[in-house]
Amino acid sequence: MKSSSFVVPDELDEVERHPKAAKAGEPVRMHNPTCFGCGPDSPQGLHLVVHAGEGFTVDASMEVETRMEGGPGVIHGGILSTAFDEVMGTIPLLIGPSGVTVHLEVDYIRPIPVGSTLRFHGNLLGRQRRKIFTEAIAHLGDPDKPVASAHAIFVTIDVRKHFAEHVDKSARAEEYKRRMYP
Ligand SMILES: CCCCC/C=C\C/C=C\C/C=C\C/C=C\CCCC(=O)SCCNC(=O)CCNC(=O)[C@H](O)C(C)(C)COP(=O)(O)OP(=O)(O)OC[C@H]1O[C@@H](n2cnc3c(N)ncnc32)[C@H](O)[C@@H]1OP(=O)(O)O
Repeated sequence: MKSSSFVVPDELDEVERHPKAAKAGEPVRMHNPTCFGCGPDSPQGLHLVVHAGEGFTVDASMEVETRMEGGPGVIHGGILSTAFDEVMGTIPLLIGPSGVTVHLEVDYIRPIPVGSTLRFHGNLLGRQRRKIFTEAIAHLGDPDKPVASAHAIFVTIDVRKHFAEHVDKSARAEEYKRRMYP
């Protein structure tokens, strides 16, 4: 079994912003309307909207709702890691094809209260072949006082091949089969 701790390699490839990537201030294109992280049609999802920033950065915010509670009055750690996954998962789209998460780690710094607005800022650390290294912080208004931080590695995929085996279990199976495997 593969396992990894997060280390950005010294030898990195050059990266350029993809010509079709969202411009600074624009939302990064949604990848699947029923995605738990960002899909507007996911009934219980987080409905995150991630905006591209300057350079290779992204930003998002999330209202910490009562349904997200873990410990009394504070956010569940797994919900926070899901949000980080989604936010950092849009970074590969700034430079090229989609990537899937192969490694995600979260540092929980302060309890995050229900009722707060959590702001995320993500940043590309580098790409090496198919691996894309990212980081992000979450804060409650002051980016210099993060309440959590995260690091993740995404690996670029051939979307058609990667999802072929399981696409028929999607909530939008018929649509995806038509669009992806005509
Ligand atoms: C037209 C309609 C389109 C619809 C599109 C829909 C979706 C689009 C997809 C992406 C979404 C876009 C935005 C995302 C937004 C939110 C993010 C949520 C993302 C997720 O929530 S996604 C779910 C969880 N995710 C998985 O379900 C992945 C399971 N996994 C695998 O499916 C395989 O693992 C795979 C295919 C990734 C690789 O497999 P493979 O056989 O192709 O390649 P291989 O194993 O050689 O790895 C290649 C290089 O990655 C290195 N590597 C691998 N694993 C590593 C690890 N753990 N740590 C460090 N390095 C690692 C190797 O060391 C090698 O590195 P090197 O190049 O240096 O040799």
